[in-house]
Amino acid sequence: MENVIEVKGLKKSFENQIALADVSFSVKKGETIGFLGPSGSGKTTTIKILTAQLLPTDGHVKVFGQEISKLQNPAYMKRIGILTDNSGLYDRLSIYDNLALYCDLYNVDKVKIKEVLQAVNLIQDQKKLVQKLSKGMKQRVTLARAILHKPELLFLDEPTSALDPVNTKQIHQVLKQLNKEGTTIFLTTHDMYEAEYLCDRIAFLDRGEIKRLDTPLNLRTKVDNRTVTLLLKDNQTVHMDMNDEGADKIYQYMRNGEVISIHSNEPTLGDIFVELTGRDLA
Ligand SMILES: Nc1ncnc2c1ncn2[C@@H]1O[C@H](COP(=O)(O)OP(=O)(O)OP(=O)(O)O)[C@@H](O)[C@H]1O
Repeated sequence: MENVIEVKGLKKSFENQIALADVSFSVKKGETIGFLGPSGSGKTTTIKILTAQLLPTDGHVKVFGQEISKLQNPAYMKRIGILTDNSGLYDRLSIYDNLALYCDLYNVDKVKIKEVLQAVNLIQDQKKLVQKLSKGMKQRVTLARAILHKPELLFLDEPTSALDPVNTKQIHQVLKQLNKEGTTIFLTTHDMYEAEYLCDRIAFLDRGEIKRLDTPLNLRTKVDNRTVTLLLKDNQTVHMDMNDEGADKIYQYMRNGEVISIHSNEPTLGDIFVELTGRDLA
């Protein structure tokens, strides 16, 4: 399948600070890929380079088969949607008028506004001025704007960082649906649940380097620290490693009829991140 994003040997430095050391990856059409990493690992820098807001120090970056410099071309901008922290919304305009302005810019029928406002749960608030909105509401307006023109490729920098659990769930469903309809998604997050729920593949980013890039399932199964917890009839709980020795013990407990339940403790993506990098995701 065709690659929508191709990155080879990407480096970015800010004076003495190396933000991206040597990053290579590609994203196929229709994929949702996530960059998961703690604060300062280089997630925003990656997204800013991919959306032509920052120039790389070195390396090759192609989007839709074209060098990144072409992304500044309006024809390419129409093919992508961007949600970043710097929202670019007009504070003195209402939610509706902000979106209407984008409809004019992107040649989109204004009937689409109602549809996207419903998707991000803001239909009741459409007349409110942006300057009066909470951080979470602004984040949802920015998402509405990013998907208004139904882009082929959506860049999301921590899309739910300011949202409560109810709105987070709703936005996750919106993103799943968009992806189902063919939108390729590149997102950054430090939320392992978000990464696991949304992404086909996840890159573990640490200090400007991809430490591992794989499907959530492979990331989990390649780490060998699973344990099992047994609840026994005398209400005792026993933890053991999932290895030959553990299996022998489980067998003994079962033979003696002592076992009420067996619970397998899968490592979370956060556990695996710590194991690979020695650092926490937070
Ligand atoms: N404009 C800049 N000038 C100097 N250093 C910068 C600049 N932008 C980013 N950096 C540095 O580059 C590194 C990566 O930053 P980046 O914002 O990409 O991290 P991040 O993973 O997105 O973090 P967060 O989760 O906090 O947003 C950090 O050390 C940061 O201080």
